[in-house]
Amino acid sequence: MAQRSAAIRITKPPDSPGSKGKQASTPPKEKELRNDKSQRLCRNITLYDQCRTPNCPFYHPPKSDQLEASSTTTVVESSPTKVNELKASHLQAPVFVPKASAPVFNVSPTLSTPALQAPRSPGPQLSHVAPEWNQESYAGASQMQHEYEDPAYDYDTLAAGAMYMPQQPLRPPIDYHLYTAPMPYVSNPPLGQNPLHSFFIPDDLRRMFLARLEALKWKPNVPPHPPPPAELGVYHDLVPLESVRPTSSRVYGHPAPVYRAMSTVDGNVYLLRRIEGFRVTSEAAFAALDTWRRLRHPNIVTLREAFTTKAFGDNSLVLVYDFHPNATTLWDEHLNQNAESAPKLPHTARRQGMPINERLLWSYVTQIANALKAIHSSGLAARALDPNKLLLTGKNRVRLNGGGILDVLSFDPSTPPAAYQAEDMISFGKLILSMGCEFYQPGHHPAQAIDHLERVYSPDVKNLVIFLLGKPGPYKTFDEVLHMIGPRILNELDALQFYNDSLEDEAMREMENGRIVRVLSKMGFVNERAEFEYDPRWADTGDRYIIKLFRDYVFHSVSPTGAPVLDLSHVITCLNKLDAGLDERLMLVSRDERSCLVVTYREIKSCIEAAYTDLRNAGDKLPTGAMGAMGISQRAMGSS
Ligand SMILES: Nc1ncnc2c1ncn2[C@@H]1O[C@H](COP(=O)(O)OP(=O)(O)OP(=O)(O)O)[C@@H](O)[C@H]1O
Repeated sequence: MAQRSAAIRITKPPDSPGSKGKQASTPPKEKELRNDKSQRLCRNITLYDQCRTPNCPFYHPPKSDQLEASSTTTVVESSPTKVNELKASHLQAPVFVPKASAPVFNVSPTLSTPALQAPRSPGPQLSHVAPEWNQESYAGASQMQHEYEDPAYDYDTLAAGAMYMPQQPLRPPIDYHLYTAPMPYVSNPPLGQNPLHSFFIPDDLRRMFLARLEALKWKPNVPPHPPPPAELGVYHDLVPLESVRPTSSRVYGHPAPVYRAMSTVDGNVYLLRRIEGFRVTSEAAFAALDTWRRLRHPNIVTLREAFTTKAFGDNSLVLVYDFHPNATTLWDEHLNQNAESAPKLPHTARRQGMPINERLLWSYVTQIANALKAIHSSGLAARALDPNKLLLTGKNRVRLNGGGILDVLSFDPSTPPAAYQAEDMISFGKLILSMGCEFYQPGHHPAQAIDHLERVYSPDVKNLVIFLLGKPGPYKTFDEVLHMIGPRILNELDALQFYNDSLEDEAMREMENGRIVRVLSKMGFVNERAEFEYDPRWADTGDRYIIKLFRDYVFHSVSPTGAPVLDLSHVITCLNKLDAGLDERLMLVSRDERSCLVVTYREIKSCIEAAYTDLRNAGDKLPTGAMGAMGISQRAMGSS
């Protein structure tokens, strides 16, 4: 039943705006504001008609007559003779029976602009004319209307310096129809410009997220041999993460392959580390794992559980960790010069052998020190501070991997944790040497590598390494390490907070996009519906006819030469105004170009709500809902 939408053409438009000459007319006051070039300098109004930010030099407080002009009350007082002129048969247009009466005009050569600003009635009738709209989504927008009508916002009175005691504290109205501008403290695009890509998530973030999603679903082309068990306790869909079966782990001394698996308990994806051919001799070896399980830290890969199994055909110890999709290791990212020997995970983009600059080095040092402090404070020791066991996820985020494995594999109740913690300090010093000096091997004497550090990095790096590699003593504590790197921790804190600001900014933008998706979805449910309740014309008649014309107005406009107008700003502006239910009027033209309707966004919104509610009520009768199957509740769609 999909019909090709005809372009809207008004043969003699009563008040056609210049650029969108064939779309619709707007009240003259707003048109004047648009044409005022000086206002285009204001960033807030590139997408919107006028700036309502109080401190902005281009701030235009709504005038009382302007507010009146935007009222939909035209409907109530429009001349009955004019309404009577609308005859469906006469116009050869689809039958239109609006629930909320809207003024309807014949497009005739005599139609003049003032006719569009037909008489309007006072505010209170407004709620009568426009039925209730979705208050759940943007209750504040209706409040905005009240605030405009509140005498406290009579700007003319205020401007005249009249003595006025407001009943309630004066606060500027919030324009819910405005698309969120970038936060001023995050980005600073040139004034008057709002590039298209600024509406969407930045490419680098999008690529990172997509790579993670891909890594969650990735499967090897060639089935693994031998195949992993179909099920392992509550875990299923085991996928080995390394295409080459590891012989023996450099760190653990046993073959220790890793698998991605899904849990039937919570549907989450986990990482299973299997220690092949290992038999647990003492239950006490598991004691430390309980503490590891309780340790939650942003720089440590969380251990979930551990168990032994014979499902692989041998005695295996399996440790279950959080899965970080598309993670790589510090070794593969920076130190592995041999691309051939690196594990081949098709979904990871490795940078092999990239030198670590000082800023990044301190970022890693700070994060690792943070993890070590948490581990030592819990009475544990890392024991596996190796570049292979430091996962890199996201933007330079380090996580200590494989916590607790050596506590089981090399269980020795006679050695106190303090001894392992002292070893951690030395391993940390060697790790920094490895990161800063690619030729250093942990078994070698560090003198040459320290010389290299001194040449390449600031003296603080060398001092820290010397301290960590020094002999144990009463002053060699982890708190002293933190004291030494204190200023670098502050740098890291700064960077994190800036990053947080930019992510919040992105989240705000996505919130706006989410709003638009909801509105679009509701329109999509109604538009071009083949039939509803055995009525094949349902989508084209009654209130739905307005929705159809609005869809044409938003998406199917054409330029004076007949070319499609693909103006994203127009689309976003219209949909935001619709979502906010503004009283601004717009003119919708029928496809046969012989009639037009002047309606407000608020009325269109109520038409959409009414049609969507009809569909929803009918849908409720069905035993199962497709939306439920997709995990989308009707409440999420903004249904009240
Ligand atoms: N928790 C995790 N989440 C996501 N991916 C992980 C996780 N742990 C490891 N990986 C991935 O598995 C790969 C192999 O990890 P592993 O710790 O076995 O490194 P390795 O280089 O094989 O070390 P070893 O010499 O000890 O076997 C890593 O490169 C990483 O991409």
